[in-house]
Amino acid sequence: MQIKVTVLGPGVADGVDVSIAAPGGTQLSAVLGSLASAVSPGGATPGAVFCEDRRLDPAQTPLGQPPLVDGAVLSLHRPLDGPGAEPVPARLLVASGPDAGGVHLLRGGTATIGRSADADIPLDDPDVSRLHCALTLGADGAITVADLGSTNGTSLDGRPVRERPVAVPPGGILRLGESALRVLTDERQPAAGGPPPAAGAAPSPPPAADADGRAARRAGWARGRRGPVAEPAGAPAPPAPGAGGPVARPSAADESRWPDLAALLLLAVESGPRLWERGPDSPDAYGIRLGTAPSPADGLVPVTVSLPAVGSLGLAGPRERIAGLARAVLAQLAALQPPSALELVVLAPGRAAEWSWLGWLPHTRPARGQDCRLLLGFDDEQVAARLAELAELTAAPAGGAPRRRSVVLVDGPLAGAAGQAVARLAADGPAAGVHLLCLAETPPATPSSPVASTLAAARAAAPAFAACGAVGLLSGAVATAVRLVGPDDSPGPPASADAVSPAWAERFARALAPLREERVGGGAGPAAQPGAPLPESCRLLDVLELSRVTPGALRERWAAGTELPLTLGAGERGPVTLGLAALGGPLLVEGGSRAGRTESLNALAASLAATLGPRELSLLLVEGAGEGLAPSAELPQVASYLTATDPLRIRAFAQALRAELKRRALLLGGSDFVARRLAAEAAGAGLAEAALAGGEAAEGRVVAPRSGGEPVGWAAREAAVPEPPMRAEGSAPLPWLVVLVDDLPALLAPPLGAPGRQSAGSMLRALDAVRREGQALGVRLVLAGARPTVEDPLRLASATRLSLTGTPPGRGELWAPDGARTPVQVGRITGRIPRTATLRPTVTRLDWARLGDPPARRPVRELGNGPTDIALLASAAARAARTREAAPATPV
Ligand SMILES: Nc1ncnc2c1ncn2[C@@H]1O[C@H](COP(=O)(O)OP(=O)(O)OP(=O)(O)O)[C@@H](O)[C@H]1O
Repeated sequence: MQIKVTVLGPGVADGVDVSIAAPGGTQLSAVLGSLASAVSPGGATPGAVFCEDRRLDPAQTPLGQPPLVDGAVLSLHRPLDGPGAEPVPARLLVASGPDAGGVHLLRGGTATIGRSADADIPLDDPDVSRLHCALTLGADGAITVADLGSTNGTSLDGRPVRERPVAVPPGGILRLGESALRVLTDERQPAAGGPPPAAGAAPSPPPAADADGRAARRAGWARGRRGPVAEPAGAPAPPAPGAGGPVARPSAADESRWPDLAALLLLAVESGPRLWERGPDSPDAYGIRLGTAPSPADGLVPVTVSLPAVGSLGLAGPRERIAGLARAVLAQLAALQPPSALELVVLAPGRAAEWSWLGWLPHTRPARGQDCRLLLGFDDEQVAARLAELAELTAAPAGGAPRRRSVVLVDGPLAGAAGQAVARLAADGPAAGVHLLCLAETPPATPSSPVASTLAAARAAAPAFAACGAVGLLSGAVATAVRLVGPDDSPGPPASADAVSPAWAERFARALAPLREERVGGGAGPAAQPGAPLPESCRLLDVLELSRVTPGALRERWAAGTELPLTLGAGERGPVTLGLAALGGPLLVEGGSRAGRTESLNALAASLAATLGPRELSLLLVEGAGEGLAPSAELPQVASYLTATDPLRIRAFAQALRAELKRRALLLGGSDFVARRLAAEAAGAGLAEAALAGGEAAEGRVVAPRSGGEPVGWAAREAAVPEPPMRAEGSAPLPWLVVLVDDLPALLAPPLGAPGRQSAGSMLRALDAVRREGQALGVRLVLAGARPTVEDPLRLASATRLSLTGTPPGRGELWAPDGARTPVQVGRITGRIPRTATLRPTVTRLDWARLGDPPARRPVRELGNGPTDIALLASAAARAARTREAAPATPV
């Protein structure tokens, strides 16, 4: 479990971003001291901890679960401003303009709006007066607006507003300066535990204005589950952007298709239904709204551009303003496209402070195995690494339209090889789904700097600009308007540019940070399941969430275990499991020498033993060569452990296995093991009882001792070999039975002179009988070896298989018979792992500038002494089995 959170302490205005790594289920109390010293070295463990305005009980708040998830803000000294629990009758959304995106709660009374920090609702718009207008929410719920003598005036739905208050209808649009504000009356109560966000509440005191633009951290915000309400309903769907050329001209109907930034913030905070709505096939996928144009009806008419149509997009203008516009563009992309359809890459050397907020977004996590913690390039090496990763996409473009596109922010002078690589990307990228968002610092386009010369300045400042199919050019004296320039260099009419503040962007990105994509329904391929890169190695007990394996923990699991799921190890999106009960045939573990086949079998045995106790599960371990499974033989579920050293013992085993199949068939009397088990469970009886009711007599017949006579010669020696047990000690009459065979080829085709040669045939027949009959009898087969090429007596060519590559050991893919593949790093179970390395939760201060580096690879150092993990598990399981026997029987 690993999360990134921010911690605030006394005198730490901005807070400290930290990464916390800990075994699953660890409580906040385990890291509280480390969090306190991360905020102020030597600081005492705090007495109280808050997440937003909520006080946490550190002993009862698990890390990695709400509210302690990615992006959370913790305060170690006082509660943060929260939106409160009272109903909010109305909200004011800043729908468009240079300080767009704000969501302000109106609770009653009068709130002033203006450029001044003293305004109740501050608006960073140069064309807005210091105190521009005032909104009043009356006790009866009516809202009025009055101008406060502003320089540029206020209008409501196109009509000028003067000093005399006028009524604001629901959905009414206020215009002041370049900004458009929408009032939403909202009678609904805030959702339990998740009231709407407060960017600033009026007239209750807004959060302190923040000179460095990080108010979001202090303001805090909540996560609820209400849908956004900012779009007018019933607008007909207009044609896709670019349908009439790459750069769409505004049309009034577009408004509902292009949610404004305030609506997007609500979407992110409340995980609204439109979040990540645009898959790769959506007509509006990768479309961007740059601003809004005036319309005759004074609605907000979006000016949009489609990245697939234009290839790459350039933004040119004064630094502050293009940064705000670029933030708005990136936020829109991240809100509407899921991470499975979009990766965001940052190439901005020296600008970590400005763009690190993007690191909270799930879209900047490497999902293609890139060697970094986040897809950020803040120095030359990181930029080179990101460019090399992107070049892989253009070198081998997938056929057809890309299912996942990359949007690459290019901000800053990229010289030399990096500059050339960016130029190549600008040219070749779009066809492979790589689109640049290029920023160039220029003066705004004004009469003194006409469009043509501003464009020329941009192309000189950022060479990749020339390859951009569209350019958003900021214009006007204060650069708050945008003109969309198409490939023919002809500019569209000026529109109000949408821009958001750094604080807004950070708040937005944090809201998305804990979200993970559900599998997108239907035909979404594996690309719909991006995730973290696989670890170099992992500890099975950690993956099983059994870091502290105790008899009590095992008894609890055994009592709950009804299926036969097998946890193999870590995947890109959490543990990889396999339902052995549903498995139609054998599971083949294949791979080259030293790939980790034996370890995988041990891991499977351990995983089974952690799920079902010896009463419900018996394991048979068979070695074709060597003794690699010996560590698992200590598990109390193991009924027999066979090494291929004595042909007589091998034959006896094969016979016993076939006899066991017969015994099971008789006991089950033709019914299916799983069905019988389910029926027994439903009837409240254990399978032991249910099975015996129908098969007691059969039981007696089948397991009767072999009849005597006086054996001679070979037969005498054979009779002297005791029949190996097929059920673990303390087993029910019909437990699950799993046969795990290592080095299968050595067992079935032993080399000349090998002891198993005489008995290979009987073993093959026994295993084949399990393959054919075991499914209905509750017997499963797991075999390790190479995938057969010519002879395939056990029909393994079509088996479910765990295919190990061996680099690193234990790395592989799980192949379902239908061809679906799941990458996995098989958990290590026979190692001696220092408890400190895996068990002690760690808190590390985040340095955003370094998250684009390859992750530090600390080799997992194993202790030279001390018990192995499998030994720990076996001893806990043996104790659990003993203490469980003493307890009343649980239904099997
Ligand atoms: N899942 C894993 N995680 C970490 N290390 C592993 C893992 N699996 C195997 N290893 C390492 O690789 C070595 C070889 O593994 P193992 O003996 O399981 O391979 P194998 O495929 O059975 O090899 P062979 O049959 O050729 O002897 C182990 O000693 C161990 O150090």
